[in-house]
Order: sequence, then C-alpha cells, then structure tokens
Amino acid sequence: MIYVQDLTKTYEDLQRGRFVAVDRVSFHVAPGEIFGLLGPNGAGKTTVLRILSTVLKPTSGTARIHGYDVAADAADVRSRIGFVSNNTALYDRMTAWETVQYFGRLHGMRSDELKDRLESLFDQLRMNDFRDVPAGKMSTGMKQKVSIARALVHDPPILIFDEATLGLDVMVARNLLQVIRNLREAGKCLIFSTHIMREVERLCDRIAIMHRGRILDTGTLEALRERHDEHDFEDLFFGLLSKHEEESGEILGVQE
Ligand SMILES: Nc1ncnc2c1ncn2[C@@H]1O[C@H](COP(=O)(O)OP(=O)(O)OP(=O)(O)O)[C@@H](O)[C@H]1O
Repeated sequence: MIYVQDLTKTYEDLQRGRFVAVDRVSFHVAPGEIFGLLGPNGAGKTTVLRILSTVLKPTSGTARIHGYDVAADAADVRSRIGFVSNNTALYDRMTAWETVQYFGRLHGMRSDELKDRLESLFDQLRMNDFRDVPAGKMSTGMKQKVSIARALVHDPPILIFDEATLGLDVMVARNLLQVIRNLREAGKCLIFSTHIMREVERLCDRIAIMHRGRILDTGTLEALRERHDEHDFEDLFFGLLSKHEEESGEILGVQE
C-alpha cells in the first residue's frame, strides 16, 4: 500500500529562486491497482517518484510505503520497491544475467533462490536470447528489459514506472504494458507515470492528473469523464490544464 499525504518539495534555483516542484500532493494506491500519474513535462511526476523511492527528501508532508515512512525508514522502503525509469545506467561490460544477478545479491538473496528467480524472470520477460550480451552491445529495448528484471528481482510488493516506455518501439512498449498488467494480477501495487494519454487510458485503474506540482483531479477514467462531462480524454486533460493555467494567471494578476 502507498499513502501520500500533502507531499511538498521545493527547490532552491538560481534563476527561479524558491521553486515549488510538488505542491501538497495526496493519493493512495492499493495492492492489485495501477495508479497513473499523468502530466506534461515539468509537472512534478519524477520528483514525487524520487521521493517515494527515497532518493529525495520531501520538504514537508509524508509518504508511507507498506507502512514505512520514506524519510525515516528509507532502507525498509528501498527493499520493498522496484523502480523502473527510462534512463537506468547499466554497466557496459556486464551481461544481462550478471547485471540482474548483481542486484539480487545486493538485496541479500541466496544463490540458489537467486538462480531460480533469474531463470523465471528471464523466461517471463523473454530475455534468454540476450542473457550473455554485455549492456554496451544491447539495444534500447534489451536494456529496458534488464532494468525491469533488475527492479523485479527481489519480488517487491511495490513497483514504480517513471516514463518507462520512453524511447521503446511499439512492440517492446506493448510487451512492457502487458508485464505491468501481469504484475497487477499478482497483487502488486503499481505507479505508472507518463505524459502519454493513451497508455493511461488503456492501463490504469485510477489516474491523477498533475500540472505545475499540483494534482488537479484523481479518479477512474469513468469518474473523471463524468465529473468533467467530457468523454474525450485528451479534451478533458487539456481542459483541466487550461483551466488551471487561467486560475493561476488570475491569482498572479491580483497579486500584481
Ligand atoms: N534539482 C532540481 N533543482 C531545481 N529544480 C528542479 C530540480 N529537479 C527538478 N526541478 C524542477 O521541478 C519541476 C518538476 O520536475 P519533474 O522532473 O519532477 O517533472 P516531470 O513531471 O517528471 O517532468 P518530465 O516529464 O519532464 O520529467 C520542473 O520545473 C523542474 O525544472
């Protein structure tokens, strides 16, 4: 289970001064659910996910993963999550098998248990034909599969996908979406962040629409359509963003 309450992150930036990248964001994700975080570039998605994965500390607010606080119990949180982004660095000289094995060992897995887990993961993700290929010679799609296997090796209950389909061809991207659906069937708690509306429509059980650090609305696709009286999801998305821009503009206007 993931609980996020009033999460806020500010950055000190030379150009912008004190900049609020994430502004009082709240949501929860249940086991067996795919929660979509949808927003344009700069909305704050990656910042939220980095806080959940304990890489960044929140400025205020709380996030709990499986009962553990991301700031106070970082090690407990890290052992319970798998994080997949589109730019995971891999060691060029390590093969697919060695890479995933290495991360399994880091998670303290025993050799016999790890061997079985690797066999099953390499089958599931169809990675056997490049088991012994070093990362330096892999295609983007192969590398992405290694990153997914690496995130899944310790069988975490929580999985976070940050723009994970970026740069993948349609076959590999579809395959990844199917892997995510299978993980939902297995009862995992999943967050999937993207700016691609179609992926969210096809995959996510509930969706949060994020813009300029704020969640503008959250719900199932049906609930969002009903609430905003708009069937076309793209129109709904742009409508919400424009309304938010107008409202922020008005507030700025008053202050000036
Ligand atoms: N280290 C940092 N210092 C200052 N500002 C930052 C820093 N990291 C991110 N930001 C700013 O915070 C805002 C949110 O960025 P974030 O990467 O979380 O958005 P995003 O929704 O993931 O966007 P994208 O899809 O482009 O990755 C942006 O305006 C970004 O410039």
